[in-house]
Amino acid sequence: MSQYDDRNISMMMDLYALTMANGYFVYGNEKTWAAFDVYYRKNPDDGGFAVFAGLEQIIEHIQGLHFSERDISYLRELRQFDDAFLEYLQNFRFSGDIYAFPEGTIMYPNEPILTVIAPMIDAQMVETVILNQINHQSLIATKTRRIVNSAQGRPVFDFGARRAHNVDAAVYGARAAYIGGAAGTSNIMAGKQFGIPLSGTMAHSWVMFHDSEYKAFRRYAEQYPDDAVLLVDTYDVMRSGVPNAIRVAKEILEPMGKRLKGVRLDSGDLAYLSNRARIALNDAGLEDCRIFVSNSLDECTIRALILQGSNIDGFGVGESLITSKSDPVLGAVYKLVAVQDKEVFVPRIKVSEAASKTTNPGLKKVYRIYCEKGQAIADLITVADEILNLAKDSRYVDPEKPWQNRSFTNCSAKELQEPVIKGGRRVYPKRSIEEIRHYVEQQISQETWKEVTRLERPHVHYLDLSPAYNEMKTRMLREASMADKFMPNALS
Ligand SMILES: Nc1ncnc2c1ncn2[C@@H]1O[C@H](COP(=O)(O)OP(=O)(O)OP(=O)(O)O)[C@@H](O)[C@H]1O
Ligand SMILES: O=P(O)(O)OC[C@H]1O[C@H](OP(=O)(O)OP(=O)(O)O)[C@H](O)[C@@H]1O
Ligand SMILES: O=C(O)c1cccnc1
Repeated sequence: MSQYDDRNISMMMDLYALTMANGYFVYGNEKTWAAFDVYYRKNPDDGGFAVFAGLEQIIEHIQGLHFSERDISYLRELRQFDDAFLEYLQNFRFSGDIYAFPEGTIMYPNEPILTVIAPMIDAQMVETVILNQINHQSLIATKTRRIVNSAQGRPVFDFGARRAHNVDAAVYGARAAYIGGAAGTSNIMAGKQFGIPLSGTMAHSWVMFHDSEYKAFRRYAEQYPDDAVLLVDTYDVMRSGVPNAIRVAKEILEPMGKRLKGVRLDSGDLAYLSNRARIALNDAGLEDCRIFVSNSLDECTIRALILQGSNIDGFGVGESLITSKSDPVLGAVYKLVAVQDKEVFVPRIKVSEAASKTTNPGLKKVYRIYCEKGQAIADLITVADEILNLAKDSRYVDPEKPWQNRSFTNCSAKELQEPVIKGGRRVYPKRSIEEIRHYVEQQISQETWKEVTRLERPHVHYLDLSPAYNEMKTRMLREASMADKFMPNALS
C-alpha cells in the first residue's frame, strides 16, 4: 500500500477551524448546528459553465476524519487549546449532514453546490478539505472539458504529471481530467488508483539514446507491435521521422501482420506538419496510422489547429490542462447561511458593498429547470420548505437584473442537491469514475446550450430566485442595513 492509500490527512485544516472550534466548545456551543453553503463566483477563463468534481474525496476524508494521539500531542504543544477540548477531539467524528450536487454535475456561479448542516465544530473542521478538493478538481475538470470541447471528438490525453504542482495535483488532476472528458492519462499512479485508461508514446530520450532514429523506432515497434506511437520530430519530421516510421511499419510490423498505430509531432507548425505527414503516410498505404500532436497545447491552440484544416487525430496536453494555466483559481467559498435556534434554522446573511458578494441566506433548495426539449434553461433557488409548482405562473427573479422576471410554464425541474452524508454516515452511492465521466458527457451533449459552452463570451446561464426566497433575502438585506444605522459607532 502506498503512502497515499492509507495516510491520515485529518489535520489538513486551517488553524482557525480549531481555534474557533475550541471557542465553540468552551462556550458550550458544540451542539449548536449551523448550515454552510459552498459556491463559487465566476467560471474559470470567463467560460459559461464549470464541472463539479472532487466529491468522492470529500466523502472519504469526512468519513475518516479523526485525531490520532500524535495529532493531539502536536495540538497540545501549540498551547492554544483547552485540555477539555483536546480530550473531546480524541473521540471526535463528523456527526452532521452533507448535501451536494452529484459529482460531474455542470454547475454555475453563486448556487450552493454543496451544503453542510452540522454542529458548528464539525462544520468548521471540514471546510478546508471541502474547498481544497472542489477548488482543485472542479477547476481541472472544467479546463479539461473546455479542451475536450475544442477537440471536437478527437481524444485528448492528460500528459501533465511532470508539470503539475506536485504529486496530489497530478494524481487528483488526472482523475478530474478524466471526469472532464480526457480519454486517458500518462500517469500510472492515477491509472492504478482510479482505473483511468493509461496512454503513452515515447520520449525524445529514447530516440536520442539510439545511434539512429530508425533503430529507435524499430526496437520500440518490436517491443510494442500493437501499440507503437513513434515520436517523429527529434531530427526532421518530413526528411527523417516520418520516412523512418513508414520504413518500420513496412519492414518490421507488416511482416508480423501488424499496423503502425501512430506518430506524434511535438514541435514546429503542427497543422502544416500534420498535413504533410498525412500525405506521406497515405501514399505509403498507412491511412490508418494516426497522427497525435503535443507541445504546450490548450483549448485555443487546439481550436486553431482544427480551423486550419490540420490532419490531427488526437492531442496530448500537459501543463495548461493540469495547472489550468490560463486561470488557475476557481475560488469556491464556504459561507455560513443559517444557525440553529431551538428547532429552527435562522437565516444569516453577510452583506457586502458588491451585490455579487452578498451571501444567499438560509436553508434553500436549488433546481435545474428544463424546457420541453430537455435543455437546461435556468437554475432556481427556493426556500427549503417551499413547494415548487412550475405549472403556476410565478414570476421568478433574476438577482443580477431584478427588473427582469421569468416564468417557467411548460418546463420541468430537477432538484440538484442529493443527500451525501446523514448523521455522519455516507448515504450517497459510490459512483464509478466512468459513470461520473459519462454524466458530464451526457449533460454537455444533451442538456447544455452550445451558447453556454462556447469559449468566448458565452451565454450566462440564468440563476433565478423564487418570489418567496427573494422576499426573504430582500427583507434580511433591509434589516441588515437598518441594524447598521443603529450601531453606536457606525461610520455614517
Ligand atoms: N499551426 C499552428 N497554429 C497555432 N499554434 C501552433 C501551430 N503549430 C504549433 N503551434 C503552437 O505554437 C507553439 C510553438 O511553441 P514553440 O515556440 O516552443 O515552438 P516549438 O516548435 O516547440 O520549437 P522547438 O523546436 O524549440 O521545440 C506551441 O504552443 C504549439 O502548440
Ligand atoms: O507541453 P505540455 O502540454 O506540457 O505537454 C507535455 C510535454 O511533455 C513532453 O515534453 P518534455 O520536453 O518534458 O519531454 P520530451 O523530451 O520527452 O519531449 C512532451 O513531449 C510534451 O511536449
Ligand atoms: O506518453 C507521452 O507521449 C508523454 C507523456 C508525458 C509527457 N509527454 C508525453
